[in-house]
Amino acid sequence: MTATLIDGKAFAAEVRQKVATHVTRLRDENGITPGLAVVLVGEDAASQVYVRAKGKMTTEVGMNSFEHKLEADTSEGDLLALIAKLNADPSVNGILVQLPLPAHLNEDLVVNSIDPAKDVDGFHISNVGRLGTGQKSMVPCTPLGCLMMLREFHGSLSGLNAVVIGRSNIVGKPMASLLLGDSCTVTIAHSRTKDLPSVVRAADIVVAAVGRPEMVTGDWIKKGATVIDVGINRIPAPEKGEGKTRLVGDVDFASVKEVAGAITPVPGGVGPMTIACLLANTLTATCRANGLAEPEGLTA
Ligand SMILES: Nc1nc2c(c(=O)[nH]1)N[C@@H](CN(C=O)c1ccc(C(=O)N[C@@H](CCC(=O)O)C(=O)O)cc1)CN2
Repeated sequence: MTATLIDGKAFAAEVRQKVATHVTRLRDENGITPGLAVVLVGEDAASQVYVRAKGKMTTEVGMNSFEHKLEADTSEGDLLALIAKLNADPSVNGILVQLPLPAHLNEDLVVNSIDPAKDVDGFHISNVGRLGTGQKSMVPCTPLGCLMMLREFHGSLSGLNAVVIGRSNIVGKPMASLLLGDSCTVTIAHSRTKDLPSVVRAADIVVAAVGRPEMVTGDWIKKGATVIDVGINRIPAPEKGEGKTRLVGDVDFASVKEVAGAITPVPGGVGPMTIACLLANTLTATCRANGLAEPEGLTA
């Protein structure tokens, strides 16, 4: 059996198109243009790429993009002062601080200084608590993208066995809350889980977010299961030439696709959905701030 490919790149393009349609309507009917502020501290190469892509896609859907690039040695006080300014700015509906931050900055303190209503990453402790208790919240972009793809592929997720591998605050834990919210039976597995392959073998849905290149192999997967690969790992690729690299997920695509019913690729799976969902969240935050109906199908 060869699994159906869940094309995250194509799905993300559809989400961005839906967002763009709503943004046009907001402008024409309500005179509102959503604004997203992205803050980058330092010069991490991957972060620079992601922030550039976020700015480009924000303007492509018709929103205002505000980019703030700060020196790597920016003090916590200066960063918090910028966030306070963005919190108070009515033209800014969404605020995102690109992670990881340089080591001298306290990530929790910084994230929790963002107005929860503008926290389009869904990382503020208030949004984390709201999601965990089933209340309306801002939902972290990567797990929201995974949920959208799963809903699209399966329809109802009710009663399915889901195993999330990884317990990070950014992906694993919110992913588990979202799957529980859709009435899955959820297991969070991690590096200390005993006999991980047999835990994963019981799953109808596997979300791999562990950060270990190609760890999940075909013999771990139940026949016909849906496999969502959140991993983005750059590994050496000597076959492409000296010093070259390639991107792989946490899933060994070649062996898993022979057993799974459906699978997301890396690249072109979950990654593009992360930015599409950031735009969806910015739209949602704008609608909520203005007392307007939320866009359907773009939130959890
Ligand atoms: N504040 C945040 N910081 C970070 C987040 C986040 O959601 N909020 N997530 C990641 C990085 N990230 C977005 O910020 C991100 C990662 C990957 C992709 C993506 O499209 N990847 C491509 C491959 C790209 C490549 O060639 O390197 C893919 O998977 O197809 C988009 C966004 C950490 N920080």
